[in-house]
Amino acid sequence: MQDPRNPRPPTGLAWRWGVIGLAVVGTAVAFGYVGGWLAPDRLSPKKMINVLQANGGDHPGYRRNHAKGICVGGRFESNGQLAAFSSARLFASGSTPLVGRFAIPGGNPQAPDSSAPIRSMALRFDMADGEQWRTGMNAMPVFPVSTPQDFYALNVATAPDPATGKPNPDKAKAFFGSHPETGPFLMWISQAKPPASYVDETYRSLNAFYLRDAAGQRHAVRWQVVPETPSTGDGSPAAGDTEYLAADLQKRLAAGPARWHLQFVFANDGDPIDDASKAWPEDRKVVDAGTIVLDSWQPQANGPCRDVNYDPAILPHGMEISGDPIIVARSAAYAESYLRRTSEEGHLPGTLQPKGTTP
Ligand code: HEM
Repeated sequence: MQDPRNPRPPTGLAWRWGVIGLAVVGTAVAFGYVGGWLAPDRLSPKKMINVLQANGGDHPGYRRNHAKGICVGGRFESNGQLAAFSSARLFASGSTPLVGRFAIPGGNPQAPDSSAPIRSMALRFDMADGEQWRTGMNAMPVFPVSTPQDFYALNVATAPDPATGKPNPDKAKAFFGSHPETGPFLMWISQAKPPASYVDETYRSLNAFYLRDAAGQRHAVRWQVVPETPSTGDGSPAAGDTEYLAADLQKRLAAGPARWHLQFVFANDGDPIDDASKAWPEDRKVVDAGTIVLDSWQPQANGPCRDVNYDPAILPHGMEISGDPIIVARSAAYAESYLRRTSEEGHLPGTLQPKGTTP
């Protein structure tokens, strides 16, 4: 009989403690994995944004890439021609309002307009039923690299050298030398002569996506936004002018709306769908979906585009992401950038504060 003054633990208690211990350790390991502590070399959205922020400098409240920009407003007038390939309501005939943003790449919102030969256009289409399509496009034919890891490595390799404030040419050369997929981008950039205007540019999705038609059929596409009025003149800005892009846009919109055609380029079998560093041959089928009409602008400091995250994975029914790993990495990185900049705008504790303010 058991001595009542010295009770033995009930059978199985050790086993139960073991299960609890395992659950605690398992949870800690899961946190460690998700938080990246177990794999410090793994690329996380934070790590990606840290390198962009290190290269562009600390500019509280601004995007960590494409920091210098301007908001625009307007509409998309669909001609109905894409409706056979996508069930998205946006592509039925009719007009849909949009909130847009033009920008130049880089993390410094005070950079001169000539600091990058690339301009960008971002659009958010707001459909009557509450669905949205968000897209960010660059005026260039291909992306330099195929993977988020290589985009990170490119940013590390081209980081400004503290001694000169410019990228170290040897490191940049070593990166490009060991990444042959950057060839088409380097070829383009060596000859790029960007116009001194956002209005004269052709903007491209670069990443491929799928359209899904009403019968459930998938179509791999990239899209491009092509100006209705071809550019005139050589487009060079006046010597010493560093703010010509916004000034030109304001002047052009004061004279009337600016128009682009939203064109979808269809892949042939065998075209690379998941690699934005590879162009498709020129002869691919193109469907003109309608006209982007921009008729107003607002400063980004308080305009409607300020707090928009142009996340490329936000798509209406009838459009889907492809397997291109850059699309989901963009989604995660834009969220991290958005969280930082909106937290700074809200002066939340622990965030970077604009100069001259107290947390
Ligand atoms: C892994 C690759 C990429 C990374 C990490 C990256 C990162 C970023 C970040 C952090 C922003 C600022 C987001 C915000 O705060 O709202 C941004 C903006 C932008 N990116 Fe990317 N990007 C990548 C690839 C691309 C590609 C392939 C394109 C293709 C066209 C692109 C086009 C744009 C555009 C247009 C904007 C400006 C959006 C706006 O005006 O708000 N990016 N990018």
